Amino acid sequence: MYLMKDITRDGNPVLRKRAAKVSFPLSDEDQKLAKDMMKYLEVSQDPELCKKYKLRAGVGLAAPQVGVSKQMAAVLVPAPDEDEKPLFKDVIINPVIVSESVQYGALTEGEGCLSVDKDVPGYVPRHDRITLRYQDVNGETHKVRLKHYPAIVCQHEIDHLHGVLFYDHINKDQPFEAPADTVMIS
Ligand SMILES: Cc1nc(NNC(=O)[C@H](CC2CCCC2)CN(O)CO)c(F)c(N2CCN3CCOC[C@@H]3C2)n1
Ligand code: NI
Repeated sequence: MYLMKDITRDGNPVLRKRAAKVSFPLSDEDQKLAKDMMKYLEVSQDPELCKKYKLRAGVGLAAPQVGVSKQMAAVLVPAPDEDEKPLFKDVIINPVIVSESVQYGALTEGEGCLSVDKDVPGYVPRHDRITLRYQDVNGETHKVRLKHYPAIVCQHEIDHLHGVLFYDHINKDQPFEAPADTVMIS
């Protein structure tokens, strides 16, 4: 079970590397990595356990953030109504964005990152809709169309696999400026 001490922080070179492709069948180590990353998200989204283990809540976690430079990220985007199934829940391996909307989307609250301790205010313009191809822990290939919140989260995680951090996208001069007709996501 990961704790905050296990999360790599900005400045650690692992966060600025392009992560390596994962081979199948998954090694025992990679299977455990996948399980532990999803476990972190589940625990962090439980108010009691989040407090108990002093975690920062998360809806995504990428392998480089636990010091492993591999193309793997856990994503757990809950539905607005918590007793509905999550909008997206899976461990995405060797993910590729195969197509993306011209239209941008951005979280109205801006973004944060478990690996970035400081707040960096500003909009992070991403693609509002993406088609994502990835392999799951069983090696099955999935091709999913995502929009708004889950699309934003997956792009944040895939960025980590390419050594990109959210604030790289924030407009330095006008942090709260977003391209015209950007979908603002709350
Ligand atoms: C949007 C949000 N970002 C949270 N944290 N940051 C993260 O997840 C980082 C990744 C996200 C930052 C912006 C896009 C992706 C982690 N990142 O660094 C991984 O690369 C949250 F915690 C959160 N939610 C809403 C849902 N809630 C359900 C109940 O439990 C609490 C939880 C809080 N929403
Ligand atoms: Ni992050």
